[in-house]
Amino acid sequence: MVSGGIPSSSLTQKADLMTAKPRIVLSSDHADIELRKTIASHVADLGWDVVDIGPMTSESTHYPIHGQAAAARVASGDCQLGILLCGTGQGIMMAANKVKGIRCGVCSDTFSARMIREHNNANMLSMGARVVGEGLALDIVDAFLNAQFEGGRHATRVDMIEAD
Ligand SMILES: O=C(CO)[C@H](O)[C@H](O)[C@H](O)COP(=O)(O)O
Repeated sequence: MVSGGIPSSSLTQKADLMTAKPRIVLSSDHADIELRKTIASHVADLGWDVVDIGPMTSESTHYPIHGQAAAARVASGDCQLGILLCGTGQGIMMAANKVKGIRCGVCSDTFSARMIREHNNANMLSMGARVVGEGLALDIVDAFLNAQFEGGRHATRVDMIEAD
């Protein structure tokens, strides 16, 4: 069917885009899959479409696999943001930052979580599951998600990071 010269299928696609939730990818290593599930539930309650790519068991695994898989989802544009966990948050952050277009910071305080978005336009947050407790982790997630990139002088600097 055509409405005003626009096929109805196009109108449906446009409506889908307008109502689509922002999408966020979550991953971790074995350090704490329960904290990841708690964060997933919290972020879903905030209105995000959560893509939890696991792992789903606590069997020992290798954080580069999971960090880079999640980073690929963000770099491709499939997900707008990502949240990672490993024991310290450091190794999985390093792996994610190997993917072009990813700016991932490790945070164990809410100020840094806000600033990595406002100043560094971070598109991924990493946390140490063996560093932060559940309450602080959720506050850090909130600070990260509620902040917005300020642009201006910070865009010049982020562009310098992104330059080949
Ligand atoms: O913190 C990590 C990497 O930065 C990992 O999550 C691991 O916890 C850490 O390397 C320790 O490894 P383990 O096999 O859990 O002892």
